[in-house]
Amino acid sequence: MAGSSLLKNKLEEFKLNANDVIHFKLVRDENDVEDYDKSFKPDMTHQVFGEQESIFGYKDLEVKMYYTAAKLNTYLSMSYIDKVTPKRFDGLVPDEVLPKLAQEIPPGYYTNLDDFLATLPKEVNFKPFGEMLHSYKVKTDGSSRNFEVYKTDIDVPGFRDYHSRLQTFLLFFIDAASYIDVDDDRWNYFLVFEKYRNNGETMYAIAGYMTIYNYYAYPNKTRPRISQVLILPPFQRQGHGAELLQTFYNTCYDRDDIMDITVEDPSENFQRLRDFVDCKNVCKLREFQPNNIRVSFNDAMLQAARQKLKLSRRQARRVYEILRLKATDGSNTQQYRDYRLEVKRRLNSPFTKNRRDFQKLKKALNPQELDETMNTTEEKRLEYLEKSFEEHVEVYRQVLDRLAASS
Ligand SMILES: CC(=O)SCCNC(=O)CCNC(=O)[C@H](O)C(C)(C)COP(=O)(O)OP(=O)(O)OC[C@H]1O[C@@H](n2cnc3c(N)ncnc32)[C@H](O)[C@@H]1OP(=O)(O)O
Repeated sequence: MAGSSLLKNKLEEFKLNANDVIHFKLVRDENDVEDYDKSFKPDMTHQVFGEQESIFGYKDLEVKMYYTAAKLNTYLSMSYIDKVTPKRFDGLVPDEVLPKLAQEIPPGYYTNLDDFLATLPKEVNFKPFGEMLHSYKVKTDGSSRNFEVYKTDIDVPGFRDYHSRLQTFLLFFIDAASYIDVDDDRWNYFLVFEKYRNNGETMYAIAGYMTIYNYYAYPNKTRPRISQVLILPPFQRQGHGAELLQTFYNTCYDRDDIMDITVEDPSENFQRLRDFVDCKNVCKLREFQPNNIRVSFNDAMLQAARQKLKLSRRQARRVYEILRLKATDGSNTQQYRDYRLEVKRRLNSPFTKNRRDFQKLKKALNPQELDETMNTTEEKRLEYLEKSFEEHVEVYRQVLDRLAASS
């Protein structure tokens, strides 16, 4: 007994969280390899190491996944100070690590650091793919840095291979992300690069990207859907997401064939970003001016948001709720009550179908049973509406804070 719990304790030392042991780097020069501050960790690893996101069998494991900053040449290796062996640990074997990662990255990666570093001098030859649509500056730590957004298709020479290396990041930063079928020509790609000078040369380093799928909409329209958006961790929270999204929007405004723009499974962070960008654009429309917005959401608002900015009905309505909150005087009881009612009316709409279902229940249940069912559900419904309203307002206020800070 004592022996087995001793073994159990010992085994615990060899159980690691995969999210803690993987170190990514975007390497610009040799010094970056030794610079711990340059590394960043995955947000998730469940697609590679399973639901528990754990790796068993090693002590002080460090997995290195380094990419050159321009071409994304890849280096994969691992080190540890001890590992379980069947002889010492009752027949147990350590988990596979590198083979699991290698399955996800395209062939041609390096396992020898010197070979990987030897590719760095060629980074200077790298030029972004496709057409440059937008350039902007960002100030970080007092210095001004230059960024450019490019739009490309898979057929641009070299991009297919480049994309196969770039998309490897998705598994570690977007929940349930999967690799896309690049042979489908309905995909567009928007990439953000930092443009910088090194030893007198112009260099580029990848900062993030976005994929768009152009759905067909009957009879002759297109409905672009934003599918995957990733700003790499060293570049997050600097405004690149907003620049990238706006650059894509700008390509859509003049296109009569575009019905509206949708987003596939937006994460909370992305939805907030989208709300911010959409509010910034929508608040320039006459229909959404503070004096016009303190009424119910109406068709004129929807049409303006849809025709001029290609917003979907759902997103136009959401942006209206955010901007109406802005225009509502919170200390005016009547104004805030009207606002609350307007939002709750929208939140209540899924229940209207349920109410019809209760008409059917009426026939099936005796009066007492019906009463109990109706009351519980009604109470729950009101509780849900209040909670949901408060949650929405909390997020809306975050968007309004960013809007205020940006103006
Ligand atoms: C459809 C989908 O793909 S959903 C999945 C989206 N992707 C992911 O979740 C992957 C991991 N995350 C990411 O890739 C990115 O974080 C994204 C895409 C969600 C956002 O991109 P970012 O470039 O970080 O966006 P951006 O910088 O414009 O805004 C993000 C936040 O930084 C803040 N911010 C922007 N600039 C600055 C600045 N200079 N200083 C301080 N904060 C700033 C914004 O206010 C915003 O704050 P909030 O999140 O509290 O509202």
